[in-house]
This record gives sequence, C-alpha cells and structure tokens, in this order.
Amino acid sequence: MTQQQPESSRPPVRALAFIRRLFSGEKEKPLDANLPVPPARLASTRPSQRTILRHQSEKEYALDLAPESVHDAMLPSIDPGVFDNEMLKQKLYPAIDPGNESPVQEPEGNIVEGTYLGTQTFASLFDVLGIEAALPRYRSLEQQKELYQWSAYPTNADGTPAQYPPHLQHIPQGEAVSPLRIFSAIGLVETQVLLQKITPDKDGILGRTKEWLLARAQEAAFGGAPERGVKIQDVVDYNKYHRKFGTDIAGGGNIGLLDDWFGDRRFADQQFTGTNPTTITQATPRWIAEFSAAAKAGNYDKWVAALAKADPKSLFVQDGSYFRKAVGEPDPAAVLHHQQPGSDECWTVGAVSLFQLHEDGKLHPVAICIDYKGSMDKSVTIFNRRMTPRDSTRGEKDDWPWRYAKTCAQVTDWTRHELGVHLTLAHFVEEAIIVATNRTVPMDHPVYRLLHPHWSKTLSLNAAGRSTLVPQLAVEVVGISPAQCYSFLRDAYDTYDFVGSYVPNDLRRRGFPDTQEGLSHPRYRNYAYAKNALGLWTALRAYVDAMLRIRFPDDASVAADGHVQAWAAEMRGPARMPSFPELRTRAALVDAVTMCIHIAAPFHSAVNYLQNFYQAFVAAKPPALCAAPPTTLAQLRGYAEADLVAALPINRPRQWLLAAQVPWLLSFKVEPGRSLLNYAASQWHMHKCKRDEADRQVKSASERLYQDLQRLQTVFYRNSKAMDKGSIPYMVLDPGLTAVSILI
Ligand SMILES: CCCCC/C=C\[C@@H](/C=C\CCCCCCCC(=O)O)OO
Ligand SMILES: [Fe+2]
Repeated sequence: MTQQQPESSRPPVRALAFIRRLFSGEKEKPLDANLPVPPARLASTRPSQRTILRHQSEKEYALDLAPESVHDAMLPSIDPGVFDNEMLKQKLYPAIDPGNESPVQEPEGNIVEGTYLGTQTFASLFDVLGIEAALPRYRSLEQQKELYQWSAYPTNADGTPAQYPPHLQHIPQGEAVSPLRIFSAIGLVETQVLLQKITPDKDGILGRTKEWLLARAQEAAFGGAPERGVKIQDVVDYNKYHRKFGTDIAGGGNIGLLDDWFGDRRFADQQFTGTNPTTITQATPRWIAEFSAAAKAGNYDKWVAALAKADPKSLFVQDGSYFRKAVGEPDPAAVLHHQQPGSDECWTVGAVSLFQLHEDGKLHPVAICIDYKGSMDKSVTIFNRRMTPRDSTRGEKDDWPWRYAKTCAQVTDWTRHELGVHLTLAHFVEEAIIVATNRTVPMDHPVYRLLHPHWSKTLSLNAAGRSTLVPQLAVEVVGISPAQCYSFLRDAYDTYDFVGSYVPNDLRRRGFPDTQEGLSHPRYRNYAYAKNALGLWTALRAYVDAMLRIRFPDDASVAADGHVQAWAAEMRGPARMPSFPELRTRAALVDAVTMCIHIAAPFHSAVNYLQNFYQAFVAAKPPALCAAPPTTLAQLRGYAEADLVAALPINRPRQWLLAAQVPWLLSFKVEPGRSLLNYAASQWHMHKCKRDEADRQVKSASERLYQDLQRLQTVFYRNSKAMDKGSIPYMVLDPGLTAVSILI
C-alpha cells in the first residue's frame, strides 16, 4: 500500500529537518515543508494479514473519545515507520551499534512435529503469525538448558548482593535482537546522545561533535532545552509548542495540555486509568486510624468528622510507606536523596495518599502523607481543602501546599511504577518465566508453544534495560542511590505474589469486585483498567484452557507431566519465586499459563504505553524532587508557587530532557502485526483448513479467542465512554493496541 500522508499528518518540520541535516551534512538550511513522506510500513502484505489489519480502528476511538482540549492541542501524528525506514537504519547502524546485530535466522527444516498441532511445524506456525521471524531452530531440552543459564541471585559468588532479579546470563547466539529492531532509530540516537554514549572520536556520524549532536537532538525533541522558568505556567506554555512528534496512542498529546492537569480530578483519575492503575488498594483499619489521628493533629475538623462517618470500604490508599525498607534503609526517618557525580541532587519520598471512592464513581483525594517516616505523627500529612469532588475547583490552581503534596505522591508513584511495577513485575518477572520455561519445557510441549509468541524481543530489551537504562539513566533522574535502586528492584521481585496477582485475585485483594457484574456498579464506572484487564483475563484463560485440554484432559495428566512439574520447581527454586504455584491440577496449570501471557501482554501494555501521555510533561509526574521536602506541616502550609518550582526539574534542562525522552521512546504504538488481536487472528487463520481432531480443537479455541477479543474492542470502547464526562480515553488495552509481548 502506498500512501501520501496528508498535510495535517506530517511531522513537525523541525524533527524532519534534524534527521535530514544529520545525514546530509547540511548546515542550518530550513527544510522544505513539502518533503514527501515515505509510505508507512505494513506488517505484511498477505491477504490474510490485510484482513487482520482492518480491525485496527483504535485511531478513531482515540479521536472520538479524547477531551476537546487534548484534541485541539494535539500535534499531527505520524507513523513511526517513517523514522524507522531501512535507509535510516543502515546509515545509523554502524555508528551506534557496531557488530551487534544478529542476522535473522530462518527456521530450519529439522523441526520436531508438534504433538497437538498435528502437521504444523514451527516454521509455518510463526511464518503465518508474522510475530517472530527469528525463531530459534529446534533444540533439545539439554541444549536449551545449556544455553539458558541463570544469573546469580540474591548474592554474587563473592557474597555481594546481585544487582538485578534472576535473569538470563547470555542471550543465545542468533537470538539477540538489535536495539534498532526494538526502538525507533532516531529515538535511539537521541537517547544515546543524551546519555553521551556517542562521543565525537568514535561516533563517526558525519564528523559531528557531541555538542552539535546534543544541541540538534534537543532541538528536534523539544525545540531546545527548556527555558529557565520561574512560574509553572512557563513550562505549561513550553509544553504546548515543544512536544515531540506523536508516535504513541495519544498522538503526541499529553496531560499537560489539559487546563486542569494539576487538579484533583486528574490526579484521582490516574489511580484508575493512568500509567499505573494496578496498585490502588482499600485502606486498612490501620491506615484509617493513622489518617484520622493526623486529621485531628492538624486541626482538620471537617475531615475528622468526615472520616468518622465514611464507610471504611470507600477509602483507598496508594501506599509508598514501604520505600525505606525496599531501598534497604533501616532508619525510618532517613531522608532519601542522591547525587550522581556531575549531576544535581535529587530527593525521593514514600508518600501515602488517601482517597475516597464516592458512590457515583468519582474518586476524590482526601489527604497525602508526603513521606511516611515509620508513623504518621513523625511525618507531614496534609488534607485536601476540597471535601468532595463536587466542591468548587476555583481555588485548586493556587493551593500550592496541596499541589506540592500531589507532586510528592506522583514522585512516589513514578518510582513505584517504573522501577517496581513496570521494570520488575512486567519485564523482569516475564524474563524469569522465559528462562525457567526454556530450561525445563521442550520446545514442542504445549506450554512452550503457548508461551513462546509472548516472548518476542523481551530478553534483548531487558538486557538493554540492565546495561543502559538503569545504570545510566534511571540513577540520574531518581532520588535514590544506585545501590538503593537495585535494592528497590530486588524488593519488588522478592515480595511479588504470583498467584495473588492473577487478575481476579488481584482485584479482590485490593478491595474491588472480581467479576464484571460487580464492576458494573456505578461506583466503578471510572475503573476501566479493572474491567478491561478482567475481560482480557477471562478471554485468555478460556483460550489457554481449551488449548491445554488436548494434552491435559484431567488433573492426573497435569500431575504426571514431568516437564510441567519441572517448570513449577524451576520457578519456585532457581527463579526464586516461591509464590509460583505447585501445578497439580488442570485449573492450576491453566491459571499459571494465563498469568504468564497476562504479564507479557495486557499487564505490560497497561503500564507501558501511557508513559508518554502522563510523564512526558515532567511537571505533572516527575521522577524525583529537586529540593528537600518540608519537615513540618507548618512549613508545607506556607508553601508558595516558588517552592513547587524549586521542587521540579524546571531549571535542570538535562534532567527534564532525560525524564521526557524515556517515556516517549518507550511509548511507540504497537505495530498492528504485533498486537494480541493479530496474534489470535493468525492462529485461527493458520488452523482453518486442518482436518484432524487436534487441529479442529485448536481452530475452535483460536477462533473463539479472536472473536472474544473483537467483542472486547467494543466493550472497552463502551467502558471508556462510560467514564465521567471529560475523562481521558482509556483504550490502551484494546486488543488491537495491546502488544502480544513485552517488546518495548
Ligand atoms: C527510567 C526508568 C524507566 C523504566 C522503564 C522500564 C522498562 C523498560 C525496559 C527497558 C528499556 C531499555 C531502554 C534502553 C534505551 C537505550 C538503549 C541503548 O542505548 O542501547 O521498557 O519499557
Ligand atoms: Fe516496557
């Protein structure tokens, strides 16, 4: 398909100019705005795939649902394929990734036939799937075990703590995926320039200096480094005109474009449909008692009365009280801060936020303990002046103490979300599953075949996360030291409850209904993540159940399967995940396999693809505070705008750029060929014409999955629409947008 992009969908001229100048050696000549845009890339030209691609209607959803103000300000969106074209990659590749690309290996003929896929071979399976071109050749289990070796955990051989949770020591030869096949080429260059990985003497990019490249990257990304501002409005205005081109599902829009981006409503909504909708939890009696005491101590009389009257079930918390324990800091009162050599000092906080969920579904922030130091009477806790979501919003903009407290809560959530939920509980937990499965389950086993399509790119991506993202980038923007950062990651892994995190279990343990019927109460109208995640869980579980029924008709067949038993033992032992279940029954196996797919697809998509929308406008959700937090309530009550400005990286251009670049780089919209919906359609298509009983069962299971996912597209659209008027659309779990694997 060849298409000329309409005027309105062309990228900002500045970004194109940068790319062209970078490769042409031109100086500052302005670029012709009518430069033809290369055709967008298609995943495949097969007729069957084209049919599949027709279902990608997410763009209309986004436009239909986006609040007016986001629409108006959105930059024209552009297909990332424009920047990923082969010419660009070939030019970039030798400069930034010499000799690291592993050639794509075509599957070979010596493949053992599947036991339940009838005559299907690996080659044809993945050829049709269009999901993983570089499928490894068939290897015996012994060979797999030899190749997939665990890293040391929890201590290295010399007794020092391991940095990262259990992971793969070396990616098998031929299976490594180059960063250029993971990230957008230009995004990678920009990031590497920002990280100063490209240096003048070895970069070889047209002899340009590091300084020149950095200036151009900043110019392309943001129109230059952020202005040194004295008012929040300075960065709000800056954000309107200096955003990066839209490559994500929100077309480059971000929360900073909303007039009320700082308001209670936006703050509360993010707990349900933001980039981390997975941790809001019903308040325990202990939290209610602590907040009630804090209200009394702070003379918040109306809140004392309101909390005494409130139904305890309506109170929820975001609980960052565990931060000091997680970073390995024994002193509950210790100030958490860090200064990376050559950078400015940063602080972090373990905030605890209290919310009230009203019967009409509106979530309202009640109070924020800005940094929990072992007990609330030793901490600073502020209460909202607005008692209910219906109170006037007129004073919100100038309520600086409360805005500061919400910023603290966002810093806590940034750290918990990025390092804990996203990097560890999605990326690293899935890696442990990949390694354990490869070490214990043969490639032609139904469990392996079910899981393999959900591993595409993950190992290489995670390796980049460990070698670059955390040590070079995260440590510079967060308010904890590198050692504390690694401790935080290990803590997230070590405290993970695999079974407790199954979607229905997770909703129940956090105080939400675990059925669609329960969630259909108006009280939950804004918790679209819960409804969508449960919908996908149910569809995936039915699919896994049907697929495994062929080989495992009853509990006894599960208990007797040596590979299944070895898999569970590997997860509970060497993978250090004692919460992984013992697999004695069909139900236990079906749940565990469903969970492995859930982590790789819906869960990761939910916590990954909204990063740009909620985090690129750094003032709305900064990774750290740039000034020490107040130590008394009186001090916080005296805060003015200047105090909030001092806490934000408004006058730290490098930190701002790094904090904005990562969410952009990691939010590139999923290529249609790699969506969950496309996966289901491909499976169904592949088994359409087969005649034996096993094939018929696979066909019917995948047909049902595809139809369920299609149906869910409509359901999720309705769930998004059913949220309060003016809500940010929640379409990230649309099966056509949900990635089949952790691929970014
Ligand atoms: C700043 C912390 C963000 C946490 C993001 C979590 C998960 C992430 C994992 C890996 C991404 C690796 C990015 C590396 C970029 C540089 C690559 C290079 O220079 O080779 O994925 O979403
Ligand atoms: Fe990710």
